[in-house]
Amino acid sequence: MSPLIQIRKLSKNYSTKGGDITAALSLVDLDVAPGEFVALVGPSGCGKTTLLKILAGLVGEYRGEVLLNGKPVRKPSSEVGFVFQEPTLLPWRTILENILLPVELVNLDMKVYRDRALDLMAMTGLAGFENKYPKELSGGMRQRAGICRALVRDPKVLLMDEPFGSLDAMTREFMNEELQRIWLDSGKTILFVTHSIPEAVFLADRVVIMSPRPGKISEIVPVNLPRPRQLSDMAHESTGEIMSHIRSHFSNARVI
Ligand SMILES: Nc1ncnc2c1ncn2[C@@H]1O[C@H](COP(=O)(O)OP(=O)(O)OP(=O)(O)O)[C@@H](O)[C@H]1O
Repeated sequence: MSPLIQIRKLSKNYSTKGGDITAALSLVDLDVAPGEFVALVGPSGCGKTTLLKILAGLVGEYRGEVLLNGKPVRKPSSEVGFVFQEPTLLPWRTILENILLPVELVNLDMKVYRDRALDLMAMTGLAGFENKYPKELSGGMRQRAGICRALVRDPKVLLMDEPFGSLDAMTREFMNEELQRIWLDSGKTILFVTHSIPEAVFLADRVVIMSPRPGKISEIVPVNLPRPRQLSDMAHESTGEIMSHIRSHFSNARVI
């Protein structure tokens, strides 16, 4: 199967106000297959967010090649949905109205997308909360609403930048199971940034390990564990070996 995402020799420099140059990404090569779940891990500043922003078309200026379905990515498109660390829901809009925001902004047929939004809410366990406001939901539910909003225009690719970083440990584990289920049900291609090695190993088909200054890929580790995975699988010896191998890349870094 040909890759959905092809990244070739991708480099991105930022220049600071003082005139310094930061090499956020240097010569990154990565192919992602349709329907694959890829996790990106690495210490702060290794370019994970920059890579997602380029794929989302939010950073148009870079060197190298970034192709989605064979076409260069230079600006945002409906093929890509983005889930941020905080769900950034508008407090004065109901959950359903928040999920429909990307549809409203480009004047698509509300009737069609309203049904789709309701299906997504059912899939993510939010049925019955359509007319609630963000403050009436738990953190995990708000994050699920953020996922629905990212999926409402039916993108092929879902980019997730530390989406569960602000949740408590138990809710986070629950959301990992939920996301696996949503991914298995929806068949989306997911790129998922995390600082948690267990989270990366639980979710991903492959874990991309990145290192900073300049930001590059140090290793890509396949996770050949059967699906659907259970949290109890994390205690298996084979899972522990994969996590130890990934952890051996980091010393004194903010990766847990
Ligand atoms: N808009 C910008 N202007 C200047 N420098 C930037 C900009 N965005 C990112 N950088 C720099 O580029 C490098 C990579 O940043 P990026 O946010 O992609 O890393 P990251 O791996 O996602 O970090 P974190 O894990 O802390 O979120 C860092 O050194 C950062 O300071």
